[in-house]
Amino acid sequence: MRTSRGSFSQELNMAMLYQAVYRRASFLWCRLHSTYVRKMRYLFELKEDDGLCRQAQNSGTFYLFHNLFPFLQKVGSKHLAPQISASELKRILKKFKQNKQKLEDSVLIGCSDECMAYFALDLGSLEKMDIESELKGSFTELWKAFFQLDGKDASLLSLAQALLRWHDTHKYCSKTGQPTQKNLAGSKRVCHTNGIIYYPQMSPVVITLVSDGSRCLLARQASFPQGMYSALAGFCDVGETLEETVRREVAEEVGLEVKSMWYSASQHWPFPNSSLMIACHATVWPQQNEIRVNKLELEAATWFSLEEVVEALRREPRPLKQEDGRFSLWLPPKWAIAHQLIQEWVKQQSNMPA
Ligand SMILES: NC(=O)C1=CN([C@@H]2O[C@H](COP(=O)(O)OP(=O)(O)OC[C@H]3O[C@@H](n4cnc5c(N)ncnc54)[C@H](OP(=O)(O)O)[C@@H]3O)[C@@H](O)[C@H]2O)C=CC1
Ligand SMILES: [Mg+2]
Repeated sequence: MRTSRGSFSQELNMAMLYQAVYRRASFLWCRLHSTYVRKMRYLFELKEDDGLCRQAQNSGTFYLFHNLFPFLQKVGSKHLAPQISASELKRILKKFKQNKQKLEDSVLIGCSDECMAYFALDLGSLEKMDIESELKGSFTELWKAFFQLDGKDASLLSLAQALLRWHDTHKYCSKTGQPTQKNLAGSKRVCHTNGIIYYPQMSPVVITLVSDGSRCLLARQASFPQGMYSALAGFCDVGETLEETVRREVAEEVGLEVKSMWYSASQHWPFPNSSLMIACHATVWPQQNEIRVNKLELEAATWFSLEEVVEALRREPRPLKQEDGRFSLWLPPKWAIAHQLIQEWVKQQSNMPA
């Protein structure tokens, strides 16, 4: 009798525990979900309502650029992209005899969980060295900054640079030749002569990691830093599907025919303008795997073994000269989608039966 009452109370305790865990999980899920929804709704409103966006500019934070070079500060061995408050930015603008209206040239690039808006502003009209010494940091080429930043800063700066560049090169209507005007958030430009609305553009690009079953194919363009190799990439032509682009690019660049392919993930990429990188894996027939490099597109392309790739993943992403004068293989930084493709391939190979 005592035993059954004991097990009843144990069951009751377990049920209460499950309920508490379930309630806690639901609460956390709702909080997470509603934070995300609240942020997306807020950003949507800022893009639609110039008045609200103006208010946000006066209480938000700013990432600074100079002729599209992001501003970075070195903290220990790390590089950070500092967020400058609106009040600090106004002080700097005043010091360098700029109108505070300049804030309105900024573009909206996101917001915090508490709905504090993030903007990016290009101070190219000011003397670069003056701002660098005022803020104790330096304007650095984005490509170089990419290897020194963490993923969150890198993706915000990448979006910011792409938007700032687009506005800089779309100041006039391509139909009337009249100036276009940006909305406060910078999500579009309008030609008020004929009402045409221009939206920021991006080009779809496929990036493909080709495998012949046991090795993966990595390539380098002459413009890459010494020793760096990556997956094959190419712009989609008008009228093509992603699958057609993958097949064409692999054939064009390394002379191989794709046997099968599958999608992995996507990422915004700011070079050379603004691209949507669509990452795929592809296989080729093992008996037809002889690479014929298209020298107009690539400097080199080679099959790499699992061991070589695993070793390269352990190295710092930077040029490393060996004793024989050649450079060790190194790969794109962790947050680059090419790196993710390579990691996925390694995992997949490691899970294959020997
Ligand atoms: N994350 C990564 O590891 C890598 C990323 N990439 C990125 O992938 C993208 C494409 O790679 P890439 O190999 O250069 O592409 P492609 O193989 O398509 O070759 C580039 C050439 O294509 C032509 N082209 C066609 N459409 C466009 C367009 N919309 N914009 C610019 N050029 C175009 C240009 O030729 P022409 O000038 O003769 O007209 C250009 O020189 C780049 O943005 C590059 O930065 C590339 C490699 C690795
Ligand atoms: Mg290419």
